[in-house]
Amino acid sequence: MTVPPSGTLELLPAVDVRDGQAVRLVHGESGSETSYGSPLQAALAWQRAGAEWLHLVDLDAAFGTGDNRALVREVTEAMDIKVELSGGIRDDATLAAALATGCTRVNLGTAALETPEWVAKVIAEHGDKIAVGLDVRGTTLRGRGWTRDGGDLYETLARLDSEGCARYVVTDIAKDGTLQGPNLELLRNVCAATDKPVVASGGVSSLDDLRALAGLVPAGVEGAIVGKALYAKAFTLEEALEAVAAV
Ligand SMILES: O=C(O)c1ccccc1N[C@@H]1O[C@H](COP(=O)(O)O)[C@@H](O)[C@H]1O
Repeated sequence: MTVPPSGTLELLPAVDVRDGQAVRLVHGESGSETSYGSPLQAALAWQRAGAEWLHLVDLDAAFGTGDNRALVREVTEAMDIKVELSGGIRDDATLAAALATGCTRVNLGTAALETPEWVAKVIAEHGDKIAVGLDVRGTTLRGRGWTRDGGDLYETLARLDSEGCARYVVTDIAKDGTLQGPNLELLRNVCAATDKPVVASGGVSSLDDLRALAGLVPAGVEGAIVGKALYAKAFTLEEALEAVAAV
């Protein structure tokens, strides 16, 4: 049974790892990286600032340009907080390695588009340790580092719902890394199409954006991933946590 949405919007500061560095991309495009140094130091800084979650992405694994598995494991093991791990988790071996880090849950992207039978199987096996990332341009899903179309958002959502998927991480690629504000309409539409919790990703630029997302908690938005705005120091994580607690 789905728990009714209530309470405070969860904030998930993001650490995306490319070639051993914490980076932010624009629209998820390879080559658009701005580097922010050590992923471990970034993660520890968000933890010290009061984060309850870390959203940790192995971008090389997502793009198919290698992986940062040892580093991602080191970061996850160093955290006392919950970790949502994603990037390149596409088969039994990569899922087992991800879960063995002790992360709280994993986020599957490409696999949900390309190997739906496997995803249905692991949802059945692992329940709410599995979330699915719905990374969209318009209403078209994108996989393989957001370079390939992967079907219709709402058809895929209906299929995953019928298979018991516990949670969705919804990213508007057009907004990601742009500091242009989240796509609230997309989030409202996804929440209307599923009774499962939704984690919003992409575009957060200000405390007002976070307050707007907190206003969608009754609709089903459970959390928000915050990346560029924190690294660009648009606000601090402490300010963000305070802002959403007050809504
Ligand atoms: O987070 C990003 O900026 C990003 C950019 C380009 C591709 C993927 C990105 N992130 C996350 O990676 C996983 C998907 O990985 P996979 O398809 O399962 O290998 C998903 O969480 C994306 O949101």
